[in-house]
Amino acid sequence: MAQLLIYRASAGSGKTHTLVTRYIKWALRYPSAFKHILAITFTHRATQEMQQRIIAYLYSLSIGEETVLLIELCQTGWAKPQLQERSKEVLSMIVHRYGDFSVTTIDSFFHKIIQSFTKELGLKEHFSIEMDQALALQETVEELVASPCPLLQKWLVDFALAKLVAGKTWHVKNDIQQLGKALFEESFKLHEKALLATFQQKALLPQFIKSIQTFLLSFEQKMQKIGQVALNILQKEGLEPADFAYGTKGIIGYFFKIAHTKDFKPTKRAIIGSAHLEGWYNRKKNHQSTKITRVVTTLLYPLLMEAITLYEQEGLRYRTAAVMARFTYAFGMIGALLLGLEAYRSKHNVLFISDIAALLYQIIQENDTPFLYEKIGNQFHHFLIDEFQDLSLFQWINIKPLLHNSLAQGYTNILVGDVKQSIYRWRGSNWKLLNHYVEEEFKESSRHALTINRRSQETIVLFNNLFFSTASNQLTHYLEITLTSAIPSLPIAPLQYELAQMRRAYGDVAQQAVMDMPRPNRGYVECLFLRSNPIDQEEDTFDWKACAQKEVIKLLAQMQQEGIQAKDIVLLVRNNSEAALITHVFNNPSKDNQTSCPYALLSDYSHSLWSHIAIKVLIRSLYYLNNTDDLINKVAWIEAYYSCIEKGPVAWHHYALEDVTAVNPIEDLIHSSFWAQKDFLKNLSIYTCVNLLIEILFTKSHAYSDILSFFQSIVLDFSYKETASIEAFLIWWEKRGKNIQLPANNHANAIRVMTIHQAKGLECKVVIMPFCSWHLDHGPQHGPTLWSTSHQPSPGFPVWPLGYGADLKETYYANDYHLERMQIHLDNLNLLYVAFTRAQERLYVMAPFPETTETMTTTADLVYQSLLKHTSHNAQATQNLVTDMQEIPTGTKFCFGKVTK
Ligand SMILES: Nc1ncnc2c1ncn2[C@@H]1O[C@H](COP(=O)(O)OP(=O)(O)OP(=O)(O)O)[C@@H](O)[C@H]1O
Repeated sequence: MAQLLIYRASAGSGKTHTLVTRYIKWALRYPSAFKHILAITFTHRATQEMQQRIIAYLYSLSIGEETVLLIELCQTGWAKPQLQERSKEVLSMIVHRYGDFSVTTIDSFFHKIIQSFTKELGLKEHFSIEMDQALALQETVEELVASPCPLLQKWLVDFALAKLVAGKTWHVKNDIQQLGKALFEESFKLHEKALLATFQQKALLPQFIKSIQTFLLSFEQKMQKIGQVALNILQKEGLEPADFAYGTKGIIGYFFKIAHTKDFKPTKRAIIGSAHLEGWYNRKKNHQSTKITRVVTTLLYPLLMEAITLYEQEGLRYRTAAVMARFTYAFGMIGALLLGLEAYRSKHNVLFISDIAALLYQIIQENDTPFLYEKIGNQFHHFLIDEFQDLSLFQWINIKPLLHNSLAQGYTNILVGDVKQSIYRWRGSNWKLLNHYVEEEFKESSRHALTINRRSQETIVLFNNLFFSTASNQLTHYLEITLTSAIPSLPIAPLQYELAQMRRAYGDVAQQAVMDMPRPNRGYVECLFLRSNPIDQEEDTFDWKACAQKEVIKLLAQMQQEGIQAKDIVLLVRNNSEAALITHVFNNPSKDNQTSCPYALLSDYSHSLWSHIAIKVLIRSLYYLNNTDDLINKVAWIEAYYSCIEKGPVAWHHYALEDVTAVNPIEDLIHSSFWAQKDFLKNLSIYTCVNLLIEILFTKSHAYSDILSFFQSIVLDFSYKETASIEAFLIWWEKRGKNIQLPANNHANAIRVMTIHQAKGLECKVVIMPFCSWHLDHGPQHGPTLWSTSHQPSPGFPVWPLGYGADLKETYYANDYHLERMQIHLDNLNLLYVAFTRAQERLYVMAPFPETTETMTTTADLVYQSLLKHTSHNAQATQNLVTDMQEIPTGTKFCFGKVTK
């Protein structure tokens, strides 16, 4: 019976495993069944991981290895020899018809659709996909800055001035480029069409800006005038601020403020003064008290009431206009960029990579497109989607009809994901799809749980259960209490709904651990909060990251003594600059023995694809086919071929280089089938050519199947996006392909440094997070652009861009601010979740000791406050978790479980 199975389960519970085993079961039905299964992931890394798992499972079945899967399949009626035979057949079909092995990223899948239906979708012929959006943006910005258009020049000058006024550096090109990145995001693309129409009416924005400025100026003048009149009265009457309660800090101070600044918000004392006249007067005896009473009651009090009333009536509108005005010039630039990128697309006949999903979405919205889905539906029967929480709204709308179609034909589909691992919101991921929308859309779907964590040892599972249920409560509570400071007219219900969804997201966090581990092997977690050591504290500020670097080295020295292998250790960091910081310690060992690292380090992407010998053979062969006269290439080709395939040296190149016409031994050196098919090969598309080359050159050698299939996937990706000729591929290879890095080699015995994003989906015995402290909110300079539809300031502007910041709190855009604030806090909790759940046996976390427990600003605050709730200075057991809190010279350490040696 047709079914949509949804597995919403926590980390390490076997979601990918479930998809892979389901894939294998379907693929084994008949040898080419795999062609009808589409498995979708979100990153190339995840694609490779899944491809490798499928191939590894098939391989172990083909050699009859007694795995859980083999036993399970035998229980469903398979005989072992039959299973071995079939898995061999499937494996061989996959290798030889790699293009049909559809385990792909969602972006590649959409490319393929666009490429295959160019005509039907009304796209121009021979277009290509521009992957390097940053380069296109840079070119567009250059053109914009050089444009003589007066309106553009005005936007530029105003934009630069606005930056200067805000006290920011004046790098216009960089700033515009930064701004322009938003144009590739889905949150913008949702409104792109409407905005293009707005920008095409050239006078609309300048007129609107003028109206905002007129309003701002008129309000400011009215308020400043009240302030000035009050100050003039004081002067005329010979009174000083000190004659009134609290002097310049009292009500009189408010008049100073509104007369001289643009902060018109009534102060607390001004509000008290508006309700009680006593709030004006000094308690001390004053010989002018009669005069003061007269001035207050007849002159100043009415002025204060006028200012407060005006602010109550127009303040909200004023604050809103002020935040809008801050973005008007940027909005003008966005309009210019939008038109510039449009021109770039048509000049180069390209689509940007980020256009693909949006374009399909648009086509689906506007047209009845059954032809598209019928064709795809004929090819694919089953759809498997991994990491469903990473799906964006456009992607969802595009993929939904395929699922409906497949279900209608009686096929089963599977979606797996974990809302808590949603860390790609900045790329458009919408965790709410998995949280609730998918089940609302597919009423016939059935939800399945995977409750056992099969990755991590017991202590780690229990620690994460305890920590994340506490941390998610702490965080949502903190967000809730900080909501109360919002403006009274703020409709709070949508925000509370959002908080409820956040709580729901972590509602399923608790997992069971596998209990079959022998007692000592139950895992260990240590969180160290670093404090400056008063003995050697010479500097004013404590460099906790330097301290963490030293702690990491000490820890690694201990691990080496315990015999832990380097390949079993991962150093997890938040971003590339932290990766550089930790890598620096390895590359620059200190003279001080205490800080030199005992292990080798493998930066996650330290090997280029090009450095692999099998790739050299293929690329050199392609160069040869493209230009048979290139002598240097010939020599390099033969050398690579011999060292990779013939496994021996070849001593011919000297004379071949010097006198190529004398003898041409090349035909004797490379496999004869190559020569038989040389002319045929030359005329093939790049993808078919590479496949055939692999068949010809690597028949004897299976050792490279991983790297070859990785290369095939790259060529396949290229051929979806670009002209598929050998020459075009080689040009691309020189420019970009050469720099592609190989995924981390798990077999190399070296420690890996990875960002949390890179580590998603992976696992490792020991995980160390040296710098577990980053902001839970956006940094002051790094807030995103919010495309708000919640307040339409004027007809013609369906959406208005805003810079995220606390100044939105008291405007019509307060909800946009709070929603984004909640989301970014959740994103950061999710990042912690992904990081903490990668460890199989041990997890080490280092962070600075929080200065206060009053606020919750960083992940270090969150971790510390959550741990404090459950731990005391004496070792104790909380929910089967042995916990201990110790003061050590470098800081405070929380330990869970015991290290087993
Ligand atoms: N049924 C099972 N029997 C034995 N081992 C399993 C089973 N399911 C999963 N595993 C193992 O547990 C580990 C985690 O599995 P998997 O990667 O599929 O989990 P996941 O839910 O996809 O994790 P994450 O959400 O963190 O990416 C892997 O090492 C996998 O081989």
